[in-house]
Amino acid sequence: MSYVAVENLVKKYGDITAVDHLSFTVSKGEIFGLLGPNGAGKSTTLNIITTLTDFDKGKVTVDGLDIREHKAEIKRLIGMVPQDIAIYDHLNALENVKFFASLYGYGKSDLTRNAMEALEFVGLSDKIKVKPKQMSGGMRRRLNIACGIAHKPKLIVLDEPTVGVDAQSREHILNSIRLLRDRGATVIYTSHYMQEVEQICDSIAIIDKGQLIACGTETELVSMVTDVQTVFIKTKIPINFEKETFEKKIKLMPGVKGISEEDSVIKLDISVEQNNIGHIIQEFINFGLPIISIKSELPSLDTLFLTLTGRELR
Ligand SMILES: Nc1ncnc2c1ncn2[C@@H]1O[C@H](COP(=O)(O)OP(=O)(O)OP(=O)(O)O)[C@@H](O)[C@H]1O
Repeated sequence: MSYVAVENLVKKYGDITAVDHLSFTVSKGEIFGLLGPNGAGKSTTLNIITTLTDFDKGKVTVDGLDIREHKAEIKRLIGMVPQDIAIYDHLNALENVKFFASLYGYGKSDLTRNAMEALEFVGLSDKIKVKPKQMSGGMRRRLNIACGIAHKPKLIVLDEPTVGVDAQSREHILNSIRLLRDRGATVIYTSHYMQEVEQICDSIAIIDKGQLIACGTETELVSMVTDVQTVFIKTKIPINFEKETFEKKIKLMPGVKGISEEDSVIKLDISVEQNNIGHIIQEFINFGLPIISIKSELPSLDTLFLTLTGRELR
């Protein structure tokens, strides 16, 4: 079921078309990644969905509501975590989160409870009295996220939430985003870090110059540039191994395009769409081949971007 629907969206700034007939849908309960280089139109699209920016043409609905007609209701459904950190330096962490949550009309007791929960969620529950100036960049980013989620929004929109953070905060942020999804929220997330998008997004839209280049799950996107992935399975060949029978059996399995063996590493070419790896592994076990390691080589989204646009992503 689609929770957010963007249809033929156009936004111009003078001569610049920041969003150019963009259409995509976000399913309820998924992490949706909006991926594109600098200036692709990601922030503009998010600002439109969150009703912060008006647009020239098209239609956007959130939870079935037209955002132009139901601005106030939609604002309550959404938690926005902006790219530029929006927190007050003179307020401590708890006061900051309470302030932002109060904008959504929480009563005093709910407010403190929800603010504490949000701070705990981002790993800052021991920093409630600390002011942003005494925090690291990563902690400030996490506080920024807490401010956007304390009112328990159904749709959480994060604009490049990991820019300039250390590896530990980055992992914390990514895990938090997954947890928000697992608790039932729908998440839209922008990035120009390919690896992050691959890591956490259920579906991905690649945009460039305000236009949709491709949209789908990672597998769907990858299958646009190739229909074969290579899997290397390291094993230990037993003395009585019936290699010919094994290879014949594997070759007959749906989706298998090729098999070869070298130095106890079995190389399989398998269909991206018809990924049969579970059954293949079962055959390894049936033939007494232990699985020591599995490595899969799939073209990266960097390659995909390059193939589709003729340009490097960054
Ligand atoms: N307020 C504005 N006034 C004029 N031009 C703007 C404004 N906001 C964005 N733009 C232009 O619109 C285009 C899309 O910008 P946008 O910030 O949406 O891209 P982005 O994909 O979010 O980029 P980044 O990754 O750098 O944040 C760019 O050409 C940008 O210069």
